[in-house]
Amino acid sequence: MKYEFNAEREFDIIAIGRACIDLNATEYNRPMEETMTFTKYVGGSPANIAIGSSKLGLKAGFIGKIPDDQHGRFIESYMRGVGIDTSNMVVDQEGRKAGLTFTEIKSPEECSILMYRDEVADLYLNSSEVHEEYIKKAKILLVSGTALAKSPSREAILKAVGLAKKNDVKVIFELDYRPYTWKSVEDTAVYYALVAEQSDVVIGTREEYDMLENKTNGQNKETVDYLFKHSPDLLVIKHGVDGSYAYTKLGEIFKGQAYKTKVLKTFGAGDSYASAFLYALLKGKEIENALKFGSASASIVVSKHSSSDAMPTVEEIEELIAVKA
Ligand SMILES: Nc1ncnc2c1ncn2[C@@H]1O[C@H](COP(=O)(O)OP(=O)(O)OP(=O)(O)O)[C@@H](O)[C@H]1O
Ligand SMILES: O=C(O)C[C@@H](O)[C@H](O)C(=O)CO
Repeated sequence: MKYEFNAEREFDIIAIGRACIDLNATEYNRPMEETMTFTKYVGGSPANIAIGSSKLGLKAGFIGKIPDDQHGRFIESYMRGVGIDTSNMVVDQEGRKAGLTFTEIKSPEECSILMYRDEVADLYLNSSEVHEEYIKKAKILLVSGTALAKSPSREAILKAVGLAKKNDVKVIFELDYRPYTWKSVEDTAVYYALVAEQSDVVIGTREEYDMLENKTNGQNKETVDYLFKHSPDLLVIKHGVDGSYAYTKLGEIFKGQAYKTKVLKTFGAGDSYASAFLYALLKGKEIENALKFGSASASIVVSKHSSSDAMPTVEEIEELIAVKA
C-alpha cells in the first residue's frame, strides 16, 4: 500500500518541538563519570528528524523556540546550513536556555542519556507563535510527544495539530517519550491519547505506546484496535533491534527487519528511522519499502557517533538495502 499526501505544497515536512544540544561522549566505552570530553551536535528528536529529512533531499521547515545565546545561534545556523527553513524558529527573549543531552556510551549495548531540561526555551513556544499560513504550506506536520509535556508548548502543539487538520496537512505523531519533563504517567497518557487519536500516522516504540495507553506489556493488536477507531490510518510500532511493524486501517500488517551493523551507540535510531520512513512514503514507495528505508537509516546512525550529523543520504540507504537484500 502507498500513502497519499497533498502534492501541491511547498514543504514536504514541517517539524514542531525541541531543537537542542547533544553532548556525546567523545571517549566512549566508559561511564560518564570518567568522560572528560564531549562533542557538540544539534539534537532533540524533532530537530533530528527535520535534519534527517533535509539530508534526504526533502524540503523541511521547523517550528520551535531557541535561546538567545550561543547555543541558540549554533542550533539555528546548523539547521539552516543543512537546508531547513528556520523562518518560524522563534528566539526566546526571557533568558531561557537550550536543553542539553549528555550521552553515555558504556558499551554498544549499554547507552543512556542524561537530560538537563529545566526551564528550557523549547517548552515555552506559545500558541501565538504557531502560524496557519506556515503550517498550510506543508504535506506533513511532524509532532513530537515531548512538546506536550508542559504549557505553553502543549497548547502550541494542539493549535498546530488543529491547523494541520483544517488544511489537509497529514499529522504524524512521533511519541518521543522522554520522562524528564512530564509530571505523571497519567498526564502523559491523557495528552498522548488526545493527539494520537487526531493524528493520521503514529510512530513509536512498544514501550511508548504503553505510555499512551497507560498500561504495561501492551499488545500491538490491542493498540491497533483502539487507535483505528479514531483518525489514524497507519501505525508504526518499533521493537528495537527486533524490528518494527506497520499496520494499516485496511487490515494489512508489514514487518520491517533491523539491519545488523557494528553498533557504536543505540540512541538516534528512532529519529533516523522516522525521517527515512517518511521520506519513502512521501516519494510514493510501498509501506514495506518505507520500513526498509527506516531500518537502514537507523542502522547507519547507530554505527556512528551522533544522531543528527550522522543522518545518511538516500544513496547510502539504498546501498545498504541492496547489500543486505
Ligand atoms: N542495535 C541496532 N542495530 C540495528 N538497527 C537498530 C538497532 N536498534 C534499533 N535499530 C533500528 O532502529 C529502529 C528504531 O529503533 P528503536 O525501536 O530502538 O527506536 P527508539 O527507541 O525510538 O530509538 P531511540 O533510541 O533513538 O529513542 C528499529 O526498528 C530498528 O530498525
Ligand atoms: O531527543 C533528544 O532530545 C536527544 C537526542 O537528540 C539524542 O540524540 C537521542 O537520544 C536520540 O534518540
